Amino acid sequence: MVEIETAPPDFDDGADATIRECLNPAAPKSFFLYAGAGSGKTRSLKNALDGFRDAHGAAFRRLGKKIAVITYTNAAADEIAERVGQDSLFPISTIHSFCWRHIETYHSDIQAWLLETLPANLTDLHEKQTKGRAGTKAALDRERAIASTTRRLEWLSLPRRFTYNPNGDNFGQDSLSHSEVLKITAAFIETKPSMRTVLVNKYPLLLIDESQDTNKTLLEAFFSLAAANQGKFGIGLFGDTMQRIFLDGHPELERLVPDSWARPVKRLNHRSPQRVVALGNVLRAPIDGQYQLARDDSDAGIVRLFVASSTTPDKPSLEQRVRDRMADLCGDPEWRDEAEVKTLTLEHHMAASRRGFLEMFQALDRDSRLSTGLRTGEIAGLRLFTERVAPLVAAARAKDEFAVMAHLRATSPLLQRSAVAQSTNPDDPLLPIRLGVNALLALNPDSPTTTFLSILECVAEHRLFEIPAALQPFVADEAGAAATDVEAIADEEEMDTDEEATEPSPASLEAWRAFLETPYRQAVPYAEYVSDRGPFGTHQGVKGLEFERVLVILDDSDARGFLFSYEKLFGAKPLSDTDRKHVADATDGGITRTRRLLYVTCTRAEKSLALVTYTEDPDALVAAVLRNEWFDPDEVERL
Ligand SMILES: Nc1ncnc2c1ncn2[C@@H]1O[C@H](COP(=O)(O)OP(=O)(O)OP(=O)(O)O)[C@@H](O)[C@H]1O
Repeated sequence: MVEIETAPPDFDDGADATIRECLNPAAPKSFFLYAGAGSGKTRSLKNALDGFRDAHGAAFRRLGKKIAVITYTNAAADEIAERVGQDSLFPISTIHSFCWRHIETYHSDIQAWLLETLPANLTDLHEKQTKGRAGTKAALDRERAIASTTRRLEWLSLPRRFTYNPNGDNFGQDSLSHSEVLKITAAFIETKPSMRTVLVNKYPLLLIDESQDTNKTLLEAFFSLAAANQGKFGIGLFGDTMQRIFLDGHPELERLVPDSWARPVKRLNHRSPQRVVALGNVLRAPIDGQYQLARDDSDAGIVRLFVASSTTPDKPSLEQRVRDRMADLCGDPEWRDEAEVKTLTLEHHMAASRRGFLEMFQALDRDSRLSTGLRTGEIAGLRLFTERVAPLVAAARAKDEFAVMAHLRATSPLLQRSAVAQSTNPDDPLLPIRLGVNALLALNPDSPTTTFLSILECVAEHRLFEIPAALQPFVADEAGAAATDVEAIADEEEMDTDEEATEPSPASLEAWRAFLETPYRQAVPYAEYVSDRGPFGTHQGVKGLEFERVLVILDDSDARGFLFSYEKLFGAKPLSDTDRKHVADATDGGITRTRRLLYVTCTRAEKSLALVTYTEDPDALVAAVLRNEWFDPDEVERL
C-alpha cells in the first residue's frame, strides 16, 4: 500500500499569496493553478477575490474595471456567486454567455465569419463525400450536412442579424450554435483590435475555473491576448487535468503555459481522509505522477472494495448489504440510510436501468456521436421532451394554469406576440393552446404504451413547441418547417469527437427512430438523472462537490462497450491493441478516461468510500487489484 505523507493545514498558504501578487491592478500577471482534488482551488479563487476587493475594490470600481470570472456550467457559476457573494466587481458567468455578450453586437462581422467558414466546411464535406463509401451512415449524415449548409449559405446572401441562447437550444437560421459562438469569439479575439481593447481595458484580469474543460481554441486566443498585453492583462487558470471530463478541453494545456506565468502549487488535500487521498494518488500516478499530501489532522479513513459477480440477480439489495457492512466497519450508522450516501456510477446504463429509463437511453446510445450529449442531457431532440413537454404536462396535470402559461410564454411559438396577434380566432386567442394541452394530456403520458413519437406528433400538430432538426424527419413537413436548425446536427456530431465515435454504429436516424418508439414516461427519470436531482449522481454533476459517504458502483455488464471499461483499468481484462497504443502515446483512450472518472468520483469522499464492482470474473479482478497494490488484502471483500 502506498504510504501517505501528511502536512499541516497551512502547508499551501503560499499559493494564495502568489495569486494575490498576480491580482495587482497596476501590473496584472497571469497564473496557472492546477492542483488535485480537494486541494482548495475554489477556496483560493474565493480568497483571491475577497482579498482583491479589500485591497483594490474601490479604486477598481471608480475606473469601471472588473475581474471576469468564467466557469463551465451555470451550477458552478451559482456556486461561486454563493461563496463570493454577488458583486458587480466580479461578474461571474459561463464561458458561453461571456462570449456571446462580447460578440452579440457584431452582426455583420459574424455574417462575414460564417460566409468565410461555411464554404470551407462545405468543400471539406464534398471531398469526404466523394472519397467515402456511399450508403453508409456517415454518407447519409454528410448529405444532410451538405444540404443544410447550402441552405444556410443561401440565407446568408442577404444581410442578417443573429441570435443565441447560452442556456438552451438554438433553433432557426438566425441562431448560432454553442460551438460557433466559441469559435467566433476566439477568431474575433485574434483578429479584432476593438475586441482586444475592450477585453483588456474592461477586464484586466480574467479568472477561469475548471479550465481543463474550457474550449481549446478559445483558451489559445486568451493566451495570445495575454502574451500581447503583458503587464496590462492577466489570466488566472484554475483546474486539474485529471478532472477533465468534456472532450472540448485542452489535453495539453500545461505545455502551453509560458514560463513567465506564476505557477502557485497546492499539494495538500483538505477534503478527504488519508486512505482516500492515497487511493487518489494511485489512480493518478500513471497520468502525471502528481501526488497529494493529507492534512496532519485528518482521519485515517476507510476504503473498501466489494467484488460481486456481474450476474448478481438483485443488485440494489446487494448494495444495501454493502451499506450495512460499511456502517459496521466505519461505526457510522448513517451508511445504512440510502439518502445519506452519495451513490455514483461511472456507467450510465446502470443508472438508466435502475431509474427506469434504460430503453430510451439505449436507443439513442446506438449512435456513438450522440453519446456525450445523451449523458449531459444536452441534445436538442431530447430537451424538447425533458425541458419543454415534461414541465408543461406536470403543470397542466396539477391544473396550475399560471405555470402552464408562464412555461409556454417562455418556450412556445404559440405564445409569441406575433402568433397571438395573428390568431385566426381573435375572440379566443388562447384556444389553440388549450386544444394542444388537452390533446397532450389525452394521450396519457404516464402510460407505458404512450411513446415519444405520439407525443412528438401531438406537439407538432398543435405547434406547441418548435421541433428540433433531428426530429423533423419524423413529423409532417409543414409542422417541422417551423424550425430549421442547420447547426443542430453538426453540433451533436461535434460533441463527441473521441476515437470510439469512429466505430461503426447505426445511423442517427435509426437511433432517433428507435428512441421515438420507447415510452415517453422515461423522460422524467432521465431528466432527473442528467440534472443530478435523482439519488444517482453523474460524474459531470458531482465535479467540484463533496459528500461524507460515497459509494461508487462499477458495472461493465451493462456497459455495451468500451467507453468506461474499468475491468481493463483494474487489470482484470487484457488491453486491446488500441488501448495499448493510447497508453504508450499518453493519448486519451477509454482506459485513461475511465481512470479520470474514477478519480473524480472517489475523491468526492470526505469520510469513507466504498466501491462495488460487478465483474464477469471476480477472481481475476481481486487478483489484479491486489497485484496493482490499489488495495490491501483486508480492504477487498467478495460478495
Ligand atoms: N486552507 C483550507 N483550510 C481548511 N479547509 C480547506 C482549505 N482549503 C480547502 N478547504 C476545504 O477543503 C474542501 C475542498 O476545497 P475546494 O472545494 O476549494 O477544493 P477544489 O480544489 O476546488 O476541489 P475539486 O477540484 O476536487 O473540486 C472544501 O470543503 C474546503 O472548504
